[in-house]
Order: sequence, then structure tokens, then C-alpha cells
Amino acid sequence: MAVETASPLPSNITSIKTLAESPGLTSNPATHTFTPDLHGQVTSVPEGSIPVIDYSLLISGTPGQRSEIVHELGRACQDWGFFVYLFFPSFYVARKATLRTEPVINHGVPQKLLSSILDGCRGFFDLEEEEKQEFKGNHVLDPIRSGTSFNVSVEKAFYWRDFLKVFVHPVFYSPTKPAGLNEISLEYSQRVREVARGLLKGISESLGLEGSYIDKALDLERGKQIFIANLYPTCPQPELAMGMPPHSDHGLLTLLIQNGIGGLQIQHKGKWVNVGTHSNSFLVNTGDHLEILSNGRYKSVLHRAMVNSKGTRMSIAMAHGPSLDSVVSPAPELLVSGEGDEPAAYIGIKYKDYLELQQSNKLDGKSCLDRVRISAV
Ligand SMILES: O=C(O)CCC(=O)C(=O)O
Ligand SMILES: [Fe+2]
Repeated sequence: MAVETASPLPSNITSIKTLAESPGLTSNPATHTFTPDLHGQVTSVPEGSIPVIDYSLLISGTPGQRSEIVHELGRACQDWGFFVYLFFPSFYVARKATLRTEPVINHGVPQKLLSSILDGCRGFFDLEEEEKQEFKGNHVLDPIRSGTSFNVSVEKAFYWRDFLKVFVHPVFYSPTKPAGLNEISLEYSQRVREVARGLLKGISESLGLEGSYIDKALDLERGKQIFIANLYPTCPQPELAMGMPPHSDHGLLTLLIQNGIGGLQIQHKGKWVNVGTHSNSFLVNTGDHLEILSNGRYKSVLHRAMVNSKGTRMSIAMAHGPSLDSVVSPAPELLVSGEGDEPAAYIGIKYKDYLELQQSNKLDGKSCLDRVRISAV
């Protein structure tokens, strides 16, 4: 893991964007340097090995297609903890070039909304530093927080990342600047939440539970949905910088989009794998609370964000969790099987307590989940 060499964050650095734009910057400041080179040893996986799920088949396929997709979803959660979800059905993408018509039925999130939300977030990061400071927040559970790195109060070396984090459900918040972000974010959040709930229905079924199981058990009607925009400006020495360190996400499912510049890596079978960019799709990863609920059948995936020297990368991660007061523990139905009883591998924990714990500490692998793990599974 990284050797942290410096502390604390100088008070004049409120954003990595400003630092990255300083004239004549040719090397990373010591405050933003990790050694050794963290980028080495990334495995490339053969094209097509990352699972792809076609949502249209989950929503409106024949019963046979649907059960096949549920099975694929389960396999993706089990083998990868990660999959690419197509929001334009693949048949539409394939036919678009020849038909040149707009789809009559589109089960996904419109492409235009994706570019608008990315533009809106870019507008936020481009605000003057003082304006962004208005949305700084004071506590990890404040509904709007913006800043740099992950948690500068506990870090010794800082990530090449600025962020905006906003609670968008069950109560919708939004920064008041830039103009228009509020409306776009509301629509985007609603559309993405619908998709996440559809996926969680399929995931419930793939565990052999009722489709509505997760929805009901974790009170998703009041589920916490958190919008996280990440900005990773170009970096003079990307091999010595880190956008986001290895971590798993709290919650059930995170749906991520990016601005066409890759940087996300996931850990698969102990090796780091580049995810790259996929147009017309969300990148979906399983979170710690799906791991707890499934008693370790679906492990949350470790992932990290790398930076580059060529272009500013942006990503928007939408985290979907239980309601804040839900206590999450392994589903009792999964603890009994034909072969006898299976012990619970995690203790129950209130989602709010977990969220607070994860957000107030260093982002460090799966260390937060380890605190509720009873035995190795
Ligand atoms: O930027 C990325 O690709 C990853 C972001 C991420 O992991 C997060 O916001 O939790
Ligand atoms: Fe993440």
C-alpha cells in the first residue's frame, strides 16, 4: 500500500483543480505524492469478460429471457461484484445507425440527461473557490458537502480528486449553483433510482428471495441515495498520484457514469483490472450492505480511481443504500438451506452508523466492513 509522506493539507489548497491549474506545475507536490508507483501490475482482461446486463430484458423480456438475465445478474454479482448495465438496449444501439430514428420505447435514462448532469457538475467544479466553499459542509452526514481528497482531517497524503456529495433521497438536496443543476439532478436521481430498484429486484430473485425482498427489508421507499461527483484534473505525475484509493462502497449498489475518460479499476481475483469507458451504459458495483444482506454470497467489490496527464476525468457515482434507520444483517432466509444452518457472517448494524463510520475515517479497502464481520467467508 501507499507510503504517506506528508501532512497536513496546506490551508491554501482548497481544491485539486486550482492546484492542478497552477502555472508551471511539472511535478506533484509532496502533499499529493504516493510511493511507490501504484499503477504497476494492472491486468488486462479479454474484451467481453466484464459482465454486461441488458436491462430491457430484465424489464420486458419474455419469462425465459428474464430468468436468464436474473441468472446472469447473480453470476455477475458473485464473480465480479461489478457489471456494465446497458441503458440503451443493445438492439437499439445496434440498429440506430441503420434506422436513424429515435427509439419509441426506451427503458433507460436518456443520453441527453447524462451529458446534462455531467455538464452541470462540471459547472459546479468551475465555480470560484469561495462559491464552492459555501457548500463545504461541516459534518459527514450533512446533506451537501464539497471538498478535495476524501477526508483531509485524517489523511496524510491527499488524493488527486475534488468532490461534491449530495443526499438526493428520501429528501432531495442540491447546491443552488450553478443555475439549472438542481432540476437536472432531481430528474437524474429519480431515473437512476428507478433503475437501481429494478436491478435490486433482479438481484433479490437471483438470491432465491422474493423480488421485493430487499426493497421491503431495507425500506428502499425511504432509501438513502447519495450523488457523488468526482473531478480528477490532469496530473503531472499520475504514476505517483491516486484519484481514489482502493475501497468498497457502503450501501447496496452504486451506478457510475464518466465523461469518456477512463480511470476506474476493480479488483478481480486479486488483480487490478482496468474497466475503461463504455458509452450508453452505467458501471454498476455491489456495495458492503449487499455483502452483509447476502451473508457474503455477493461480496462488495474493491475499486480505485487512477488519474492521468492527458485529460480531466469526471465521474458521477450514485450510491443506493437502505433507509438510514434500517439495521442491516444477513437475510435469515439465506441462513437455512437443505444442507443445514449457515452461521451469520456479519453482525447487524444500522446503516446510519455504518455510513458515519465509513465517512469519518480514512478510506481504506474494506476496513469498515471488517468491523462487522464475524468470521471469514
Ligand atoms: O471515479 C471513479 O471511477 C470511482 C469513484 C468512486 O469509487 C466513488 O465515488 O466511490
Ligand atoms: Fe467507490
